[in-house]
Amino acid sequence: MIVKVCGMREAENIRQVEQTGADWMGFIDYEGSPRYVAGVPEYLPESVQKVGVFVNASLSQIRERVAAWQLDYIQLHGKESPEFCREMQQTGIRVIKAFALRTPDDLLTTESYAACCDYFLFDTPCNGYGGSGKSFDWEILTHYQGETPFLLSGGLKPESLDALLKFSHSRWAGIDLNSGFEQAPGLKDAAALSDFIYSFKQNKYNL
Ligand SMILES: O=C(O)c1ccccc1N[C@@H]1O[C@H](COP(=O)(O)O)[C@@H](O)[C@H]1O
Repeated sequence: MIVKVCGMREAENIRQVEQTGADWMGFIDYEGSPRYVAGVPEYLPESVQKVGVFVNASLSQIRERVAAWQLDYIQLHGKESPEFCREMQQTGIRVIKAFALRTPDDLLTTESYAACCDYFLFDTPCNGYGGSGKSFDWEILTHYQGETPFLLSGGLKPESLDALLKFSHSRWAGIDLNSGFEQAPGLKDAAALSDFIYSFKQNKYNL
């Protein structure tokens, strides 16, 4: 199971969260987000995969950041087309496409992305593009029959542990933790993350 912690900004907090058992760390390159991080922090993690989060960014903006931050993945939360995802993949970067799910029919959109994404991320619909702190009805995911593995996202917090331990799906690959583990926007509670990630991995898969 992959555990991604998203919305990181500050060097010291990045160092702390790197020690929590997280596998991936996300950095938001979207100016509309309270977690937007403009320049490269003084410290970038070495033992986790780095994910850049974008909303309708241009190919050149993404390419620049991938190179400057040595990103391993890009996570796309806007109206990026399958062709755009394919073009990004062809540059050698791995692609995570986010989908907001209100009803099972929203899963139909994923079909045209299957061949050009490495992961999907299923999130809660909101007025913005993500980071709502709200969860969605996971029952919708019983209708997901695609092959592409997915991360479960949207409002996950310490109290979500029991529900996550009960959840199951053959394509479920991981979880994305964000505003539910913050002391302030972009500042994560490393102790809460350590406890949660330990319990999740121990109880769920004994990893
Ligand atoms: O966190 C943000 O501000 C954000 C802004 C724009 C796009 C994505 C964003 N975050 C992603 O949203 C989901 C859910 O976050 P939350 O748990 O509901 O706070 C997560 O994948 C973040 O990567």
